[in-house]
Amino acid sequence: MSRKCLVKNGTFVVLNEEQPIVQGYMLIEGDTISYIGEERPEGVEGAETYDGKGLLFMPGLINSHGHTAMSLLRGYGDDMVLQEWLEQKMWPMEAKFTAEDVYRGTALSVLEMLKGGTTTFLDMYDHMDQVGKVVEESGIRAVLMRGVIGLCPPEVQAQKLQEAIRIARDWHGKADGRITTMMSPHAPYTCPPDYIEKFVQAAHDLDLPLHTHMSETKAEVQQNVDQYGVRPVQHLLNLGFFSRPSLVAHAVHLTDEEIEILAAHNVAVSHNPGSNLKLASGVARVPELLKAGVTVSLGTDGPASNNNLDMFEEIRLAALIHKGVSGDPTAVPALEALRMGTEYGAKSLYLNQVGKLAAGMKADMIAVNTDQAHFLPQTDYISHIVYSAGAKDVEHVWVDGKQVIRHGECLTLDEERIRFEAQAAFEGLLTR
Ligand SMILES: CSC[C@H]1O[C@@H](n2cnc3c(O)ncnc32)[C@H](O)[C@@H]1O
Ligand SMILES: [Zn+2]
Repeated sequence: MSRKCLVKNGTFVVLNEEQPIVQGYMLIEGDTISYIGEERPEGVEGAETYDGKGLLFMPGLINSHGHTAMSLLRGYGDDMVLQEWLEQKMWPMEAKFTAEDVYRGTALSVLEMLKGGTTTFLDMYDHMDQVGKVVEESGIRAVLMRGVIGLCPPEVQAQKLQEAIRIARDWHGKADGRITTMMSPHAPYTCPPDYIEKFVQAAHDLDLPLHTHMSETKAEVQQNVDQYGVRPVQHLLNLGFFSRPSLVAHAVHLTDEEIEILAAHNVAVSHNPGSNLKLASGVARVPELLKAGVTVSLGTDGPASNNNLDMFEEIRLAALIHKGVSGDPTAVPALEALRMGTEYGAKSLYLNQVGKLAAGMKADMIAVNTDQAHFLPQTDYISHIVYSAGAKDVEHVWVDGKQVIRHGECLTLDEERIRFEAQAAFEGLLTR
């Protein structure tokens, strides 16, 4: 029989349009929420009871795009545009990364994410076996993929593709089902068309979604036009990319027609406002994407272009910058921004049992401490979460019904060791 846990006196963010917040009770049976409502549920004799007074229970936050081990490069290469940052700073350092570096950088990021209320993250990177190991050990949920840059000889391309296929096969369903996988060519400007087609074929064969960077900068769009005669959206459409369930990161520079193409093919977009601002890439047309019916979720991108993994910050940026750019204060309202960081995150990662607190959903949940000055007055908690809260407000975190953060402390990872080993890894990179 599965363990029952009853939360009483709780305030629950359920994200329904008519009633986004419910006060009362929540019952968790094993890894699943079985009840949320104002009335005490039946059949809870013998359940472990938890007093939720002073806590706001929300769905765990979902980070739909990133490169987790890049925490080792945080602060290494600030204030540059994307292409120079990649070519002069990131790629030379990443070429020196060992599997152990990726393990250490990922552990540092997962620790930061869990403590800040992120319960699911997407990772596109190399040495994915190490990332899988951290996911298993930490208890977090993840969507993993070997990101592939195809600017290399054909035999190396073939080997990288095989590696991406192996990772996708080996890790799908691992960590008690908390890991799923995708196939991921890095970008149209780093992967030749015939190579992208091979990823599309592999995704068909494995029945997996595809993920890539797309239309992040103006320069990238122009390069695509110069090289292939079409903009990136049409290019990926021509290569069959959108014939698979797909998620594209950034999508900053889009025309009206391109937005229509993404909507018509159910392509989800991971909006990364912090990274786009820092790299001066521009501001994505999120209100237009949402209006066209595109699923828009939120990502931090790597911690070297953000420079933290605080999803509350991305939610706030998403709610603020589109108002500023459009001059319309109703652009991306608070509830919509919160949905982008939760419900739409799950949808864009093709996960159907997380992203919402509701009966039948997995208990991936966070509790925010509202007994603090910046949560008063007790009026509109959706507004306070979006416009006032931050990672430091997260008190408890559960993934799959298991508590992983208690009173801000990680129960599954050794924080001191992780911090020490990450610093040592960075120093090692500088001397290699
Ligand atoms: C092949 S693994 C992933 C690859 O992506 C690089 N990267 C990090 N941030 C961005 C970004 O904003 N746009 C494009 N590529 C990015 C990272 O350095 C890795 O090499
Ligand atoms: Zn990225």
